[in-house]
Amino acid sequence: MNGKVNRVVLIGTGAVGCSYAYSLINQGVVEELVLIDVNELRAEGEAMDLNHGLPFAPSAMRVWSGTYKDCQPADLVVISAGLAQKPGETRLDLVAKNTVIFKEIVTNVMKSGFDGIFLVATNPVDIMTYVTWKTSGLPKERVIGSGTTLDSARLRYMLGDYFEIDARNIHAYIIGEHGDTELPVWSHTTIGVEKLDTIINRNGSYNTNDLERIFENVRDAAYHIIDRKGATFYGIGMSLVRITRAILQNENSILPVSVYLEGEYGHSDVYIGAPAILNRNGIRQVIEIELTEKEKQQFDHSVEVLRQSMAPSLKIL
Ligand SMILES: NC(=O)C1=CN([C@@H]2O[C@H](COP(=O)(O)OP(=O)(O)OC[C@H]3O[C@@H](n4cnc5c(N)ncnc54)[C@H](O)[C@@H]3O)[C@@H](O)[C@H]2O)C=CC1
Ligand SMILES: CC(=O)C(=O)O
Repeated sequence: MNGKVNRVVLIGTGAVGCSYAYSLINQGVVEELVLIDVNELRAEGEAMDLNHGLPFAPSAMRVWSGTYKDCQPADLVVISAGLAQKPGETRLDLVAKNTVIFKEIVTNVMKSGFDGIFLVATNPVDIMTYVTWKTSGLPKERVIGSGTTLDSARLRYMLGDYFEIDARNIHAYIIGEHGDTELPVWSHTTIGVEKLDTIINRNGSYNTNDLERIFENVRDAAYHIIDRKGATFYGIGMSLVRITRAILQNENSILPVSVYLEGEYGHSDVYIGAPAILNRNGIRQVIEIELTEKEKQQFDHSVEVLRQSMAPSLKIL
């Protein structure tokens, strides 16, 4: 340790923000957590409630409800503010309203003199990350979206259940839009040390139809959960903590986050989910996986849908 205190500012203390804050406290990842919300009383109440759990946390921490001035020395600003999907809505339906909210939030953060890393969760996350990058003027390496980290966790969980193997031994990635056009990279999926294909070909009780059904459940998981309980928040809360740890603890971990492409996968000027190496400087490198022809077509389609959906944001920016 270099003695520096890590500060995270969380903007948006709704269901996602508070699930993140709660996981962060329980995993002892940072020393300071500042909560900001347009509903100041809510942020204040959440800080009070979280503080009362600190005697049971794994390490010491300060939590308070603050203002944009608190962003100046922050290492990481996490944004989960804005509108969420209602039943029947897609993530892309939120684009115009959340762009307006983001312009205001990111401008306020930058006015403080902030010079750290942004991590965005608000949907549509790939487009909101682009809006954050454009509005902040920070290098692309320091503006990151949660991307398909949650979707990949869902895939690992469901494959673990299917193969009866610990999800932590499942190495599987969803890439593309965090949304309806995302895709599984089956060609690079491994269960422990074996390729997925090898296991399917050897054992007649597994088959590719089941894999397709598993992927559909991953892709549609948000709809399934929103239909039942109105929102999703625990999975994304823990995903955001995983990304926070990779960054602040300088892990050089590989996670499928939303990254700015500059030629990788044959595309430019778009944020989209792809595996990247994350460390204290943000994105160290976007990893360009060799995709099959089908996967490449699906990825290109995902980029195209994101580009079309960005139009309302580009008008506002
Ligand atoms: N990236 C991912 O994988 C996931 C993303 N999400 C997204 O996260 C976002 C938040 O979802 P929830 O927490 O469920 O919503 P929520 O409605 O519970 O919380 C949103 C919070 O943002 C605050 N807010 C609104 N405008 C603001 C502003 N200008 N400044 C500061 N705070 C402001 C609200 O007061 C509220 O507390 C949604 O866009 C949702 O779709 C949700 C789950 C997964
Ligand atoms: C809401 C959302 O984006 C998710 O749960 O994947």
